[in-house]
Parts: sequence; C-alpha cells; structure tokens
Amino acid sequence: MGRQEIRIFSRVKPTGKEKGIYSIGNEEAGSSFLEVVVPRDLSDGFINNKRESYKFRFQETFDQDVKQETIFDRIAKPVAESVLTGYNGTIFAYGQTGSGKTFTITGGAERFSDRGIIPRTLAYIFEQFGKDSSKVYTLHVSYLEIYNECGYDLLDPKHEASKLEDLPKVTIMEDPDQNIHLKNLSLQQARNEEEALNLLFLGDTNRMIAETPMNQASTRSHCIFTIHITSKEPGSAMVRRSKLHLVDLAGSERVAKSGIGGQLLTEAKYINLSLHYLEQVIIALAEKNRSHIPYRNSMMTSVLRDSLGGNCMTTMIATLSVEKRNIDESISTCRFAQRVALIKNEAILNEEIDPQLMIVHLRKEIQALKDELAMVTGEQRAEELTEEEIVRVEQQVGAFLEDRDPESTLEIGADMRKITYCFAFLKKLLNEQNKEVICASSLGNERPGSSAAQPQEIQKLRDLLQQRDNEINILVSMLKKEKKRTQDRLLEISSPGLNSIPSTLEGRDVISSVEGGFRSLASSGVLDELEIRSREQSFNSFHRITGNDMSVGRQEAFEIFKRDYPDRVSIEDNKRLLKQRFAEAKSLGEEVNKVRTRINQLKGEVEQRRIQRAALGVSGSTDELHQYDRVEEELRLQMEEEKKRYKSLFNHLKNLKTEIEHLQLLLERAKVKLQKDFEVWWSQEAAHAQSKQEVPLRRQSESTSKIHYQIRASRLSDSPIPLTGDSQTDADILAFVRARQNLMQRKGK
Ligand SMILES: Nc1ncnc2c1ncn2[C@@H]1O[C@H](COP(=O)(O)OP(=O)(O)OP(=O)(O)O)[C@@H](O)[C@H]1O
Repeated sequence: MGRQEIRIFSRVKPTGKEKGIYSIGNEEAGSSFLEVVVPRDLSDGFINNKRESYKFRFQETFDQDVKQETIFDRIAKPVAESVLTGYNGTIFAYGQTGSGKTFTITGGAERFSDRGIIPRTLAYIFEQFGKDSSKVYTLHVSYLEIYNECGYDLLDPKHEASKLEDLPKVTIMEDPDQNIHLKNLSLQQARNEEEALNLLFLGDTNRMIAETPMNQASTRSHCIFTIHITSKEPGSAMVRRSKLHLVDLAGSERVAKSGIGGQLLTEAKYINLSLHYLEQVIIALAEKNRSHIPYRNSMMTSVLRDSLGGNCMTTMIATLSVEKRNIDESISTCRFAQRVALIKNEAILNEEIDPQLMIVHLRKEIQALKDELAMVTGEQRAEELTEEEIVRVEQQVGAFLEDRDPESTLEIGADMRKITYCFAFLKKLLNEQNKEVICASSLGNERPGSSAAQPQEIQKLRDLLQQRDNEINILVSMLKKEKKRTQDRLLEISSPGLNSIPSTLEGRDVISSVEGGFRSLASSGVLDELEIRSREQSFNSFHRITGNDMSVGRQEAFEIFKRDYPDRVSIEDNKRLLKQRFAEAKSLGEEVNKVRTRINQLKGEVEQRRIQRAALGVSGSTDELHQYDRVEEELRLQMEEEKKRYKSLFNHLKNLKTEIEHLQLLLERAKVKLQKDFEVWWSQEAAHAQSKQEVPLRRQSESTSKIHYQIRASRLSDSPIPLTGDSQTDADILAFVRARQNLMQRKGK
C-alpha cells in the first residue's frame, strides 16, 4: 500500500439554537477547510486578540446535518474494505466531551438510524463475507476500556461487573520483536452480525454499569472495539489476519490547552495523562529525524502503536462542538488534527503461512532428512520387513510398473531393506515373465485364443461374452434412466423454478425466524410496559444492579420514578416504533408467504402443462409437442415476476428484522440504565431518610422490639405510617414515603 498520511476528517455536532461560528468549504475531492471565526467579544481575554479566524484543512468536513450513513460511507467503508483485504485499520474519534465521539463511533442510544460506525461496519463486513465464497472468513471481537492507565476487558463472559474494578484487568506484554500483546483481553468469536452486535451491547452495558456518578467512564476513559478478521482460501497454506480498531477516546478538553496563535499558555492539569502522551507521540512522529517515539509512556499509545506511524491505515475524526463557549477547545482539536495529518503510516498486507500446515510440511521435511542421513551414515535398521511392509512394497512396485508415464518414479523411501526387497521382487517378476515367453514359444507360437484353443477355452470366452452382454444391458438401462433425469432437470432449469431462489432466502425459514424473534418480543411484554423480559445478558445486568427481589415499597417507588424519568419519551417512542415495525414485519411475512405459495402454484401449473403436452406427444401428435406453448410462456413470465417480488419483499423483511433487533437492544439498554439510575436515587433517598429516623428507631427497638407500632411522621406525611420494627425495612418504607412526597412536590401535586 506504500506510505500514507493519516486521513483526517472533521464533524460538527448540531448546535441547537445557537448559531455555529464557523464556515465550511468543501473544495475538490479529498480536500476541504473548516474556518473557525472568533467573535469580537472573545477576541481578548483567553483567546489571542490578533486573529479573528482560523482555517484548518481536512480530507472532508461534515456539517451538522450530515447523517450517520454518510459518515459510514465516506469514512469507515474504505477502511473496512482494506481490512477485508488483509490490511490493519484504525478509526479514532478525538474531541472535547460532548462533541459527539461516542455518537459517531458507537451511535445514539435512541434511534435505529443513529447507529454509529461500529454496528454499520459489522453489518458491512458480514455482508461482504456472504458475497465472497472464495475464502473462509472468521471474525472475533474484543472490547477494551482504558481508565486511569488500567485496561479492563468489557467482554469477559465469566464476570458480572457492578463496578469497573470487577472486570478482568488487562495488561500489556511486549515480545522480543516489540509486538504488543494484551494479556486477559478476551477475543469473542461472532459468527454473524447479530452475535457481533450482542457483544457490542454487552460491552456497552458493562461500561455503563461500571461507571459511577464520580467516574463518568464515557468521558474519562478510552474504549477500543477491535474487529479481528482471518481469511484463507480453502486448500491454501496462506492466511491473512487483519484488525480494525474503532476507538472512542476520552474527552480531550483536559489535555494541555494552548492559546490561539501558537502561543502556549500554561498547561492545564492533566487529568487524563494518556491523552497528553498521545499528543507527545503525535508530536514526535510529526517531527522529522526523530528516532525515539514515546509509545511506552501510556497504555493507550502502546495499544495504538501500530495505528500511529506503523502498519495500519489510520483515520481520525475530529468531533467539534462549535459553540461560542467551546471555541478554544474546537481550535485546539483542529490543531491536534493538523499535526496528526503529518504522520505517515505504512500498511502492509498481513499474510502468513498457516502454522498448522507449516508444521505438517516441516515434519515431512524432517523425516526426509532423517532418511537421507541414515543412508549416508549407513545407520540402517537391521530387523526384517514385516508382512504389511512387504505387501505395501509389492503394491507400490505393481503400481509403478502399471503406470504408463515414463517419468514416474518409485517412492520407496531411504530404507535399504525396502530397496533391496524391491530389486528382488522386480527380479522375480522378470523371471516369471521370461518363463511364460519360453513356454509360449515351446507350444509352437500358438497364442491363447487362436483357432487351436481348447474347447474349455472357448467355453470360457463364451461365458465372458455373455457376461459383457449383461453388463451392456445394465448400462443401457442406466443410461436411459439418466437421460430421463437430465431431461427433467433441463425442463426445470428452463422454467423459472424456485431453484434460483437461494436457499438462504427460503421464505419459511426466514419468516419463522423473524416470527420467532417477534414471538419472544411479544411474550416478553416489551411492547406493553418497561417490564421487558430481557435477553439473558441484560437480565443478568439487571440483577447485578437490583439484586433479585424488590420490596413492595421499592417497587411502588420504582413505578413513580419511571413515570418521571427523563428518557421516558424516547423509550416510549422506541416502543411505539418497535410495535409498528413488528406489525409491518408480520404483514410483510404473510405477504412473503403468499408470494411463495403463488410461485409454487405456478410451478405446478407449468409442470401440469408439460405433462399434458408430453401425453399428446405419446399419442402421436408430435408436432404439437415441439410447438411453442404460449400458455407456458405466460406462466413462466408470471413466475419470473413473482420471484422478483419475493426477493424484494424478502430483503425488506430482512432489513426490518435487523432494525427490530437493534431497537430491542436499545430498549434493553435503556432498561438497564433506568434501573441503575433508580438504584442511585433510591440509595440516596434511603440514606437520607435513615439518618433522620435513626434515633427514634433505635429507641423503639430497645423498648418494644417485636411490637408493631405507628409513629406520626408529620414531616413526611399527614397519615400515620405503619412500621415493622426492622430497621432496614423501616428505612426502606420511610425512604419511599419521602421519595414519593418529593416527586409529588416536583410535579406540583
Ligand atoms: N451528530 C450528532 N447528531 C445528533 N446528536 C448528536 C450528534 N453528536 C452528538 N450528539 C448528541 O450529543 C450528546 C453528546 O454526544 P456524545 O456522548 O457522543 O459525546 P462524546 O464526545 O462521546 O462525549 P464524552 O467525551 O463525554 O464521551 C449525545 O446526547 C449525543 O446523542
């Protein structure tokens, strides 16, 4: 591929009402500029007051209204294509917190159309696998989170995380060739798009659960989702291994801030040291004649070593939030990108010989060398050849003699015993042949089968003749049968039979699999309320957060919490959309079934028609048989039309299925988030209530430990609250009452 600069793109996040202070000029293909305009009221103070606008060059700049689909097509698709051919690729998003890195890399949490680069790339890769039958592909994924210089495996199936530290720790190892290996990072195989997406959602859910209000993981951690692809042509010893890193970096505003105009102001505190080290690596790489690149300073730069100045096709997306208050961050993001654009990588094809085949090959070579050595040193085995060895050698000699190829050789190995036996055996065969010749000549040169042959011989030949006749009869009847079968097959092919519908498009299978999915959706109640019977993964996540049982009070509080939950609108929207898609897919499925039945009917009619015409042929009217049949032609055309319809309906149904699965995963994630937010809120409320009620409760348990009693909690409610005497349960009850009262007040009730 040769040395190539890292490609840089920029994407501007929608600014809402505020007008962005920038302009974009997309010039010729592969070049555009983004100009950030500093408003006058900001042109003193912390921003350089000499310049009013800053122009940055990018491969392409995507404005606020650009859709996720376009981002995938323009940025990720070319990288995915080269990864499919065996090159490594990296796409990383860099920008300040909230500028749209996660949105670009993973996607939005609300709409199917908001899917980001990762799910779209997975879909694209699996689609390409399906199209290329010349190779065998395997795909694995890994998902690494780096937080405070520690790596965590987001996909480990053995661990249930409730905090980041519960996840397996990933460490870096370097081999003598300076290749980086990540210890403890699991590689999970995905056989299809659905499995790969489930892994992505598992990782995202783990990431979300592990984050606490104090540690907004998405802001302060880096996440690297890696797709590993292996491809091999059947029978070939060469394998290609490539990987694609899709990187969502931590918010960049905590990196050193530099002033406009290149004057460096005091560096801000490095909360996120690794971004600082990333910048150091970029600076070092951009400098000519710099021999030492400080990759080892941080885990992230070590992991991305190949992506920066190594064997990789790398692309950077600078995400920008170009509002007035973010102007300095936007400028520093663009500056960072300009430096990145100076780095050159050299992507090479990652092809190697399959180690398994290599071992077989080397073993053979070793054996051949051992044999040769034994010949040269004269170290031969002394024992006799076994019966089997003798039979084998004789077979080999027989095959050798029968082989008409003058160049053929006798591969007997370097075993002197076998070689000696071969010569002895050949001598024996030669002697026997000589004897036969002598015998024949002593009989007066009469050849067997001549007129002077014995009657026995004649009988033998007659029997042989009879046997051959029988064989010929059998063969003729087989031939007839075969001919009939071929004719039938030709008729089928010449008609627009269902055979041309690929087996993967078998309607029944698809419909039943789609319906199977829907059935599980419907029975799970996802369409009714938030009580979704989750897939196993998120179900586990749910229990991880809530524990198995919720007290009645807690459940009631949960219901109220849900009613007021800010994400409720998007959840409701998605539920409605899911319902709608479900209905669409159901009716589409029925339609597909109808078309399929219709095709089968038409096929039956064509066959019927042919049988009738064949019958006419048998009864003598052969002319009719050879005539063009307009009715059949019409049936064929109709069938052709129905097949086209079938394929288009089927594809539509397949897309709907993908969308439904995605929506289902979004809803499941929303549910986990809701549970998590509720738990945080609930424990805060409980702690608060407990601290207020501790004193009376202690007194009560001292005096009337087992008697239920009532207290007047006038601060909380006008009615007496029945308590149980158990401090934990009572704290729960009081927290709930308090929470309800808070919510009521908030709602103005
Ligand atoms: N292009 C866009 N179109 C619509 N919404 C967007 C876009 N980019 C970002 N958003 C929205 O802006 C919010 C912040 O985006 P996002 O979480 O992707 O930022 P981020 O850069 O990853 O932040 P952090 O560094 O905290 O992880 C999200 O609600 C996201 O949905």
